[in-house]
Amino acid sequence: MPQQAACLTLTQVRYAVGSGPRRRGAEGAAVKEILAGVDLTARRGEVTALIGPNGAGKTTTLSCAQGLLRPSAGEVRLLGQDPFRAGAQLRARVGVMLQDGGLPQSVQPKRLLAHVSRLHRDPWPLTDLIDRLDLGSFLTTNIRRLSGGQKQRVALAAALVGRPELVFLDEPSAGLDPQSRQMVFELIEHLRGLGLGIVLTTHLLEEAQRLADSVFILKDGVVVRHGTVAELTNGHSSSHEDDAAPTSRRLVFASPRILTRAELESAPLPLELDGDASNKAGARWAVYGVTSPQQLNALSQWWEAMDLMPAEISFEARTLEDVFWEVSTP
Ligand SMILES: Nc1ncnc2c1ncn2[C@@H]1O[C@H](COP(=O)(O)OP(=O)(O)OP(=O)(O)O)[C@@H](O)[C@H]1O
Repeated sequence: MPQQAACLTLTQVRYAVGSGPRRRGAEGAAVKEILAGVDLTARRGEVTALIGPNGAGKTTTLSCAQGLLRPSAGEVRLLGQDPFRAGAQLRARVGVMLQDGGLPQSVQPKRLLAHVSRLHRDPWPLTDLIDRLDLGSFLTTNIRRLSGGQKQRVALAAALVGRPELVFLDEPSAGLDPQSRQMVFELIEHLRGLGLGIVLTTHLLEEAQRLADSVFILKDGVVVRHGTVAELTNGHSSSHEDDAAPTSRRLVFASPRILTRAELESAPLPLELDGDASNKAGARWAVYGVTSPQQLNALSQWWEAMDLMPAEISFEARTLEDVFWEVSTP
C-alpha cells in the first residue's frame, strides 16, 4: 500500500520550562526539560496514537504540534506550516479536542455547535454530526449540567464541525461508557476513511491497539518505540532503541494452586500475573522472554521442582499493553 502523505512532523522537538527563547536572559532559572528531542510523523488517512505513562510529555507534545507552545528547539510542520507562526487559516484546517473539553459551561451544545459551525466555510452538517455522536437527547441542556461522557462527545463534535484535515484528540474516550466509546471508535474509523489525519493520546491501550495505524510510545520526553501495532508487538520497532526491543512472545500457564513468594522468586524467568488476575488456584501467569528450548526446559524443571503441573500452557502474541509495560517499567 502506498504511504499516505504526512500531515504532521516533529523533528527533534525539545521543550523546556524555566528557559526557552524568551527567558534566556533569566539567569539562574531552574531548567526542566519536558521534551528531550521528540521525532514523530502522522499521516493523512491514518490514526496515530501517542501513548506513555503519566507525565511522559504527551500533552506537551500535542501542544507543540498544535502551535500552543513554542518548542525550545527542533521543528514542527503542521500541514506544511510552522503552527506557532501560522495564522487563522491553518487553525481552521485543524480540529482540537482537549483533555478537559475546554467547553464554555453556560451554553447549550446546540448553540455552541451552531456557533462554531458558522465560523467555517464548509461545515459538517450538524444533523449528521449530532446523529453520529448521539447528542440529540441533551442538545438543549447547559454544558455545565452534562455528564463527563456527554461533555466529551460535545467536545469531539466541536472539534470536527469545521471538517478539519487533521484532528487532535487528547484522550477521546476517557470517562465514556462502553456504548459511547464504541460510538467514538466508529466515528474515528469513519474519519480515517474520509482521509483525515487523526492524532490521539490515550491511556487505554486496547483503544490504541484497535484503532492506531501507527503508535508512538513516549517516556521521559522522548519517543522510546514507534511502529505499527504489529511491528511493536512482534518486537520490531522503527525506533533508535530497536536493539533493546525483545523479540519473544510470552508463554502463559495456568497454575492449579497459589504460588508462594519463595517459588516465585526461584522462577528462572520473570513472571507476572496475566491481566488483572490474582495469585490463586487457576490463575494465569505470563512468562516473558522465552526464546529458546533451554529456557523452556528451565521453566519445566522449575515446575518439576515445585511439583506443579500447569493446567494450561500456551504461547500468546504480545499485546501493546505488554510492550507498554516493558517500556515503562524501570
Ligand atoms: N509549565 C510547566 N512547568 C513545569 N512542569 C511542567 C509544565 N508543563 C508540564 N510540566 C511537567 O512536564 C511533564 C509532562 O507533562 P505532560 O502533561 O505533557 O504529560 P502527559 O504525558 O500528558 O501526562 P498525563 O498522562 O498525566 O496527561 C509532567 O511532569 C508535568 O508536570
